[in-house]
Amino acid sequence: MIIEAEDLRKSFKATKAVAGVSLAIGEGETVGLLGPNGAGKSTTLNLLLGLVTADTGQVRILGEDTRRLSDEARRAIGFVPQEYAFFPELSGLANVTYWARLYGLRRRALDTAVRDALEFTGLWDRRKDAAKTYSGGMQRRLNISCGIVHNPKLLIMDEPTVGVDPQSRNHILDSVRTLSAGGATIVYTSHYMEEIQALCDRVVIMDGGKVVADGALEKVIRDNTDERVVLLETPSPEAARDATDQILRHGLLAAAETDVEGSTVVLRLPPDADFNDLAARVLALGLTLESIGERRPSLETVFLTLTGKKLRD
Ligand SMILES: Nc1ncnc2c1ncn2[C@@H]1O[C@H](COP(=O)(O)OP(=O)(O)OP(=O)(O)O)[C@@H](O)[C@H]1O
Repeated sequence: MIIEAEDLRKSFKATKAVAGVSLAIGEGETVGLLGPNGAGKSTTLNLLLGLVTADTGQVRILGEDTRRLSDEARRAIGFVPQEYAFFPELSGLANVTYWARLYGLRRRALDTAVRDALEFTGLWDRRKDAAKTYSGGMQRRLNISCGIVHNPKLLIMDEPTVGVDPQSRNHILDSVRTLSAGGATIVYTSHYMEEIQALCDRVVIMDGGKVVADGALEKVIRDNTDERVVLLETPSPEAARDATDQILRHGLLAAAETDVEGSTVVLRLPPDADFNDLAARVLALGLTLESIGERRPSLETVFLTLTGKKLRD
């Protein structure tokens, strides 16, 4: 296991920021940590990294107690915090070099790593400019360069795409994919559900300081939503309206359970309905259909079901 956390708890005065979190993360996993504002995500990351001391509970990272990590373990961990971790007055090059030195890199290895980290985030051409002159997206990318310059085995990223332009965002997402494909273990928090869905093979949902769902993305979605939507593709909007009329007339579903989106009929199945049975009855109506299928519920629906909140308030 790369990370093993057992029953972590942390309160700030009366606020129970983290109220009993256990996590086991294996090598090469890309884990998305999701939760509404104040769910305890950042505090959990800080506890994992030993940056905040737990009231109770234990964390082992790379097999070592996170409060007493060896230099070797420290060098295998990268952290991209929510706040900027660079000096605005210094150039991108000087900032990344500073972090590379902290991680113990020297001479040729240092020069190569700094160049790689700046090229990786597309900042090499601007390396000599002060960080404060960078756009918001470039500053986020510089933060990432600082966190990955030592090629960590474990990378923890706390909302690395907050407030960036779409181009930088795509660049950041591609970087994370490349790191993941290279074998790094990644823990990634984000408010953007699509990012988690696009990047992560596992999702951990937190609410009120607790883990409310944890597992493979598909399984978490399947287990935590009873929303089931059937889509009937028809040749035209008229055909879709006609199909809906027929479904209602034969009493297969109630009006509130149907919708038309262009030439698609959207059917929301009641909890006790059987997909195959409904499909058979729809087909028996002899409608002109191009296809019939089930729409996968989104992580957004799961999140809403579990926490009663939208991710972006
Ligand atoms: N240093 C601190 N002092 C006092 N309260 C804190 C501190 N750090 C966090 N908290 C509180 O603990 C709770 C959890 O905060 P945390 O930052 O871990 O949540 P989060 O899920 O990361 O939220 P966000 O998505 O807004 O970053 C919040 O109520 C927060 O106000």
